[in-house]
Amino acid sequence: MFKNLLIKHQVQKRCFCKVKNISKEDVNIKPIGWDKAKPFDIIPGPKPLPIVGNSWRFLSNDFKRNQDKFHMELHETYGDICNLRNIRGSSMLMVYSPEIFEMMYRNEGVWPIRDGFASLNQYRSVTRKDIYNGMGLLTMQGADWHNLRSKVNPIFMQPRTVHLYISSMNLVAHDFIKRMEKLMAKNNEMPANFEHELNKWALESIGIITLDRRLGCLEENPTEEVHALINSVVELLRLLFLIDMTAFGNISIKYNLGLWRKFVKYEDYVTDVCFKYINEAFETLDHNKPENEKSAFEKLLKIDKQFAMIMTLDMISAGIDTTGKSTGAILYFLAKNQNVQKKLREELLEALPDADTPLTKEILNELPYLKAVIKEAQRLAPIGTGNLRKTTKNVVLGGYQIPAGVNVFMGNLYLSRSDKYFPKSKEFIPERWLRSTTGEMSYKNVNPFVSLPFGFGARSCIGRRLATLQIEIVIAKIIRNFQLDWHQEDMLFETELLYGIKSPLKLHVTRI
Ligand code: HEM
Repeated sequence: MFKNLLIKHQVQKRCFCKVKNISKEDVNIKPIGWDKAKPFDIIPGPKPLPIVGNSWRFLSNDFKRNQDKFHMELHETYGDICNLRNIRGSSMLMVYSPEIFEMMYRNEGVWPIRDGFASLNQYRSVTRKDIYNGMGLLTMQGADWHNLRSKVNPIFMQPRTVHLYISSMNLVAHDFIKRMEKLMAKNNEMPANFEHELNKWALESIGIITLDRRLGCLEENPTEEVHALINSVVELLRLLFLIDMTAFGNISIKYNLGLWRKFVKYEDYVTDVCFKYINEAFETLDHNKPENEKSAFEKLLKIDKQFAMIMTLDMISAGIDTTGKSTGAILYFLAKNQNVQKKLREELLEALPDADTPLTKEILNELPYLKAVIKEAQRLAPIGTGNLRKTTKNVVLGGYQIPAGVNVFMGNLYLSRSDKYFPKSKEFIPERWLRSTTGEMSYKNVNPFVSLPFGFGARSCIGRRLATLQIEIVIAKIIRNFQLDWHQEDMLFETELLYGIKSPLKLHVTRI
């Protein structure tokens, strides 16, 4: 049925797609305060180097390994708004104030633009146009994006529909506990590639949600395909960052150089494997299944077949390293902070007297500390170091005139690790998210625009509810079943598009 979608595109046209959803009227409107604001051109910022501009900064060691230093230097030198001129030919504003973040979001309009992903855009709109026709929530903009997003929201953003997947998530989390038991058999220590194991759990989980299919990732010997799919997704994120953030990225696409060819090779692999899984799911569809047992793919089919395939593929690829990395960071913080782990286990022992009890919506509602632990870990180690938006109209930010069409990076992680917004900000203190906490640490003092691990507003993460539920279930099961300890040096964190744990996650694990 869908085989025609899989025909490979022969010719690579070499051009860039421009986003065309900023209206001329919006460009001409002057918002309140515009005339009194300072002109865009005088926003301070470091001088760009010839050719590479300021792009090199995103490849620097500080950006990769020391986010606090990278942003602190820009913030302290240039203030709450800094203009990084010439990032692939355009300005990118780096913003360090929650009041400005809020202003930015309040002015993003009904079709917010999150620019970037030029490589993915090129791949979907040009290289493999015959398959994708530019489609996908990550790359689409304007009315086309809005049209699809509003059809998909009821499936993924409503708690009622997301809760339907709880029993599948329990099944996979249960298998992950068995997998950990096997892994700990030798010396009670998780292997150096435990992050890959977490990615396998994430893929198995998203596989059952999207396709109602077990992919066998947690079996003793999963197929080579599963490993290769995970590795391709991880590698693609790294390449996407390199291509999208550097001047070399443009050249690489234009002249079909090694970097771009590698990107296309991995994208092709992910497309082939995911579409194979999706085609198999399509061929074995049970049309008599009740609505509440249908996979995400079956629900998406009602919208449009091609979109159902592409959205399912996006969910599979977006649901691996994101959820895996986040979960890895939470486990590390719990192993490092024994008092927190103990308190969480007490909550879990009460809610789950039997270790094998499946988590239900009702039980999860009784686990406020679990939720606080996850929020706290995502404050300190969100997978995105900040959120990106493009101004869709003229707006005044921080006293400056910002015209429509400017990229704005909001530095959430840097602010989340500042004592100005979170007392004892470098410490792992889940209590700050509990409604019962009073005084300095009360959640009432938290500025809601500082820590935004899933973004904000109409364009926020579509997988937020699914990912949160998956993480809650697996963390509850792990901590209910195992004592975690950390006998290694402190974890290193790194940014390669996604931010997250870098050192091997060699957790010391003991069965309870
Ligand atoms: C812990 C796991 C995850 C985190 C922390 C996360 C975080 C994010 C963030 C920060 C954004 C950008 C939001 C914005 O611009 O305001 C985003 C977008 C997105 N995420 Fe996630 N994500 C996670 C898991 C997932 C999963 C499991 C899926 C798929 C099921 C997914 C699919 C997407 C998609 C499709 C978008 C683009 C939405 C749009 O532009 O309309 N994410 N995610």
